[in-house]
Amino acid sequence: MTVHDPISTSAPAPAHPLAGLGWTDDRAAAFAPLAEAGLLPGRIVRMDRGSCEVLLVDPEGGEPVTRRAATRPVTTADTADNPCTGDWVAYDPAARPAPALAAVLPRTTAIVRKGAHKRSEGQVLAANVDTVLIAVSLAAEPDPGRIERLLALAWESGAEPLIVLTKLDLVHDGDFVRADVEAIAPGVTVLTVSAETGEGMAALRARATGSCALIGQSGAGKSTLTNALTGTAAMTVQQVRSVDEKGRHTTTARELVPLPGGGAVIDTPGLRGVGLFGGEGIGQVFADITAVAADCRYADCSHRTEPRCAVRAALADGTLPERRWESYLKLQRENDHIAARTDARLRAERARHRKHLSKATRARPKP
Ligand SMILES: Nc1nc2c(ncn2[C@@H]2O[C@H](COP(=O)(O)OP(=O)(O)OP(=O)(O)O)[C@@H](O)[C@H]2O)c(=O)[nH]1
Ligand SMILES: [Zn+2]
Repeated sequence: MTVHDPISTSAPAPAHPLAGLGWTDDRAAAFAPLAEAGLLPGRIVRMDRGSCEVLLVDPEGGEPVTRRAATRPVTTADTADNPCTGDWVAYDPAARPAPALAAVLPRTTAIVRKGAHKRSEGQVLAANVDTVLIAVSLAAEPDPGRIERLLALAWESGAEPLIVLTKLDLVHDGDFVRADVEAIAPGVTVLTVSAETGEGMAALRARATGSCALIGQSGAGKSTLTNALTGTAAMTVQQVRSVDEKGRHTTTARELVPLPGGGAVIDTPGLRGVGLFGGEGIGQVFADITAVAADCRYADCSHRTEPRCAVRAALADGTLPERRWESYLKLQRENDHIAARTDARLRAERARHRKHLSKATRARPKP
């Protein structure tokens, strides 16, 4: 005899196995046509050269599994558009000679820095993150300019920044440093933690929900934090390298590790120099300066010689520290430079495209 349970018919559908990783109804809707083509949704957990690892659910059901996929079919000329850790993708199990990515879903957020080798291209560090955890070691004197730069990168991504001052067990003045950092990061939560003793970790866990990416200098303690948050030894920490010079490595690829209670952490390799790519974030880091400048007499005040300039007044009476103003100008200049280069590159590309088109039109046989 079949028993019809009236409750189960009206109950919401069971959560998708990838829901904890951020698979939303919007993403499912965007994916629907791809599903019809026999492709599987998944999230990139690791990038390698020419291929990546994708976390997906087997059509047979069960727990999510990791599968390797070739990235070539979705690789583009623009590095900022290339697949990256955290991307939601369409996995083609039937691709030949090996399973491959067939599409990358539109990103909700992306941490993009200026590519290496002075190229005017962006490089994506992580995609679809909700929170950017900026790891800064308390063991060294924090560098405000570097923190402001990382904050700009984080704001620019569209995700919410959170500053994590690490290695609290090594210092006595953690609270003082936190106050100093808070002063240069208006509107941003600053936490102090020790992965070693566990101090502050509960507060971090409470804030690090959804998908988080860890960014910061090499040695800031990102991998150690990832391990502490995920309760695994997924990431190799730096110490290992001194023990075994040969094979072991610190973070080289960007890796996404699911969190036990839902959500995920993406560890990124230590950032040496962080070139900004896009300037929206700068305005958010320096919201205090933008607010002061709004009081200048002239809307287009250059803050140099104009009468009744609120910025110069704030610099004169010390409410706006000289260091912060210089830091702001420096990032602005840098952004203007990269913007100009990007524009030049886009112009060149469009010109090439036009040339190509006109050639193609000329080559077409007359009817
Ligand atoms: N005392 C103490 N040491 C820590 C803490 N967190 C990390 N460390 C140490 O700091 C060093 C660097 O840590 P990692 O986690 O490898 O740093 P990382 O930011 O991931 O470095 P990269 O992978 O090179 O970018 C290691 O020797 C860790 O053991 C902490 O909370 N307290
Ligand atoms: Zn002014």
